[in-house]
Amino acid sequence: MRALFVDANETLAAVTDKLLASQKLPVSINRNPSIKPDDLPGLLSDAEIMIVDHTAVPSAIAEKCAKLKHVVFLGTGARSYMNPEELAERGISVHTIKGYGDTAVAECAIALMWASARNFGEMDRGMREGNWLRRDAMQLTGKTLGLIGFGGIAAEAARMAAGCGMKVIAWNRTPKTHPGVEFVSLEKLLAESHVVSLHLLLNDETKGFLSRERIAQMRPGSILINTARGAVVDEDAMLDALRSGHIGHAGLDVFTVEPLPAGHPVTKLPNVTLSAHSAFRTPEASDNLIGAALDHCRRIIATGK
Ligand SMILES: O=C(O)CC[C@@H](O)C(=O)O
Repeated sequence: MRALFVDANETLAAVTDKLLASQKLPVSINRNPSIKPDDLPGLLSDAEIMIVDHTAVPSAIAEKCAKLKHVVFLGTGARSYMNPEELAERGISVHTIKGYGDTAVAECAIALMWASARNFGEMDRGMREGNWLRRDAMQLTGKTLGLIGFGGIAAEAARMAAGCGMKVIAWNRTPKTHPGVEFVSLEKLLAESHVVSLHLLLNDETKGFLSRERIAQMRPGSILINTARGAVVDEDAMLDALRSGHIGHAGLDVFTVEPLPAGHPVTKLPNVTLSAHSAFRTPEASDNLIGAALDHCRRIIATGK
């Protein structure tokens, strides 16, 4: 059985090299960073396992790559890149990796929250153009952070925000408890939070979850943070709310279409802080991610599952 890592960004390829040096696994790395879905059949002609970063994996690949049985997605949210159910119908299992970057993603959410509260992006851009833009800030100590979806990332964000003197409330689809976090209804969370941070996996139920109606229920002038998936928000409604000031500022790491197209309306707004889907990109998270991916390969090779 052979595994091919088909979409190797330099950092992840280097971590894979390092880990493979200490263990015997039939994993090879294709170092072409700009693979298109059409290139996959040629690359995967004799591989049974594909390890893939963010290349789109079409369901029709099953017909063209006869040996392929497993896709190991280097991340938690594979759905932006492939349809696991359709691949399963064609005999290909999709394996995702959970929990590898909870701290890294939570740190990004908290960093975007502070950058948003302080308008750092706008002042930075202004000063580079020679403008001395002084901006008022939202003081966060004593304010309320509302976490929508409460898994490992939200738990880490809660720990960090509590350490910064914030009150932390949360809503989760299924009931939960967590020390120092008050679980509330979605309506209460939207109405009371000075900062709303999204921590939902993208699926049929969560697509467009932060709808126009729910955005209207948010506290006027509040901050929205999204390090989850762009499509969990109604992007047009978010842009309208940012233009009117109903959402005071948004800190966004993820977008409905990635890479974010040049000239996208969100890039024209002063009250957004943008980062390029990089929340998970720390050495610690990369080590965890590749370590877990290789564990998946080892298990598949040993058990076929
Ligand atoms: O590589 C990606 O784009 C996804 C990584 C991250 O968002 C995840 O789902 O774990």
